[in-house]
Order: sequence, then structure tokens, then C-alpha cells
Amino acid sequence: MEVQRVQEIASLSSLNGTIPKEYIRAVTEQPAITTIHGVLLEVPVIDLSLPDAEKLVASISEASKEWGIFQVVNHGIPSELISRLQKVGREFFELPLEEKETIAKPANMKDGIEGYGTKLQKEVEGKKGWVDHLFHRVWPPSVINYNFWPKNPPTYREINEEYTQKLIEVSDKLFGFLSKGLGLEENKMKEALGGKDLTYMLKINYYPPCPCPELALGVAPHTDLSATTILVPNEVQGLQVFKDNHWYDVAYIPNALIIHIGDQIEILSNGKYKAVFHRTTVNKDKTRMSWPVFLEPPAEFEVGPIPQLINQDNPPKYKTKKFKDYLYCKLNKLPQ
Ligand SMILES: O=C(O)CCC(=O)C(=O)O
Ligand SMILES: [Fe+2]
Repeated sequence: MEVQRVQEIASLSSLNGTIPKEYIRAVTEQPAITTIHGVLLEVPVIDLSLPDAEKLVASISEASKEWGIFQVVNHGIPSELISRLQKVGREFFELPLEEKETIAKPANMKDGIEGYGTKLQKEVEGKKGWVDHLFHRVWPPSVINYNFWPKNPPTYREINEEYTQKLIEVSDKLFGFLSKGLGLEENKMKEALGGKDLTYMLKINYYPPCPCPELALGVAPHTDLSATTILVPNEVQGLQVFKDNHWYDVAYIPNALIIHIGDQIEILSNGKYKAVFHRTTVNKDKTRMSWPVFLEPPAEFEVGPIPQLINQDNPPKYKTKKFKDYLYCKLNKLPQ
């Protein structure tokens, strides 16, 4: 069965200010009702160029315990590189549908999740998200399948490879700080996630304009399955975080990287660091896009609370099991 792309649905003149009913969320989820309007949530902003490493460790671990999300500035990725990354991503989504479909993700999830696609997880109560995406691994070289990378625009590959290298530098720094924040050696956390085999998976989210943004959602509420996610959005507001029982818009800071703590870091820190519960809203007139990179352990790698963090007073709160088993439960909405 052909999947209909949201980008296509959004362009139908027959919509006439409405959206198909499978995009209308339950009342308890509708942004109009569940968002605290007019308040921008100021999640912690961390200046990575500060020379005081101890301070960075303290502020990053504090943010990861309290919020599970923070933004980093002066991270070393040039803003012009971020602009080029965004330009080639946008150009891919602006190609004719038939061309995008040449790298569509396989119809059956067991054949992989890379490629151009529309639905990722089993949808709750048959509701759909107002978003299309492209998914492909960017690191390490042994797991890259260039068949799922756009051939057009022709500079897509080179720019994404350049961005990935810079992102690895930033992520290695962050892992060091996060590790020290738990009282562990600098390299401990990355090792507990697969070390040099840690996988970097890029997703580009494409949220077309939506005639009824107050009734729909882009990505439904979730925590990321990844260890951590490093994301740049475009300038259109849309990311929301759940705090004190309500949803808040996260303030957009140009060229900042948004860091999400995901499930795997929550697990290996035995719950000290919290995976952030988040979702996205869509816009009536503008296309929102975002570029999360999910940092994940290899499929066969076992993840569990780091042994040094476990003692009589701190029994393990999570199972130790293969990442692919965590993945299976998450995708099928089964208990971990
Ligand atoms: O678009 C965003 O800002 C967040 C997207 C997201 O949460 C996801 O793709 O997992
Ligand atoms: Fe997410």
C-alpha cells in the first residue's frame, strides 16, 4: 500500500481549511488546550567555550538531572555550516515527490528504518503526526548505506559528512562532561554506549504548513530511545517540553544545538539523568524543519546501569539488555 505523504496532503486545495480526521488529536492532546500559551520555556543554555571545565560539568549534569534537555552555544560548529546543512535538507524535500520516493524506506519495518518516510512508530489510537522525514545513518562508515542518502542536491553528501565530523567532536566533549558529572572517568559513558561503534543516525523532520495547527501535532509526545539526541531546528517554533504537568514552547536560539537526554543515558546513569518528554507542534503558514542526530549503541550492544553507580543503596532501576531489545519494545509500545 502506498503511503500518502503529509507534504502531499498539505498541498491539496480540497482541504479548504480542514485536515483529515486521523490528524485531529484527542482533546487531551490538542495543542490549543494543553499548551501554556505566551510563555517560552528557558531550558538551560550552556556556553561550551567557557574555559572552566568543572563549571561545565556542574551545569551540564544539573541540566541533565533537572530537565533532560539543554541548549549549547559556542559549540564549535560554524553557523554557515549549519545553514548549508539546512539548505541541502530543504532542497531535498522540495524535490518532486517521485524523486524523493526513489529513496523511500522499505514498507516493512523489519527491513530497516532508513529512507524517506512518514510514519515511524505504531500510532496511538490510529492518530497520525503532521510530519514526513528522512532517516539515514551518518557514522561510523561501516554502517552507512548511501542508497538512502539523497543524490540531489549534489552537495548533500559532502555537507552532511562535514557536519557529522563536527558533531562527533561536540558529542565527545558532552559525553566527557556527562561522565564526570556522575563521578566517573571521562571516557566511561561513551564506552558504556559502544565506544567507537556508537551509531549516529540523522533524521530530517519536515512539517508542512497545517490548516489546523491547534488540533494537530507533528511528533507525538515521547522520550527519545537514543543515548542522546543533538538537534538543530529551523527558525519556526515547534518543540515543546512537558514540565509541571503542562506543555511549554522551548525558546529558539539561532545556531544553538538542542541536546536531549534519551532513554539509554537515563538507563546507564540508573535514573540520575532524565530522558526528556517532548513533542512538536506545527504552524499554519510556515514549514518547520529539524535535524536531530540520534546517538545510539550498536544493535547487539548490551546497555544497563553502569556498575560503579550501583550499590546497596542504589539498586539497579533498569534491566541490562541488548539495545535492539530496547528498540523493539519502544517501537511496539511494549513495556521495557
Ligand atoms: O522537531 C523537533 O524539534 C523534535 C523532533 C523529535 O522529537 C524527534 O524527531 O524525535
Ligand atoms: Fe524526539
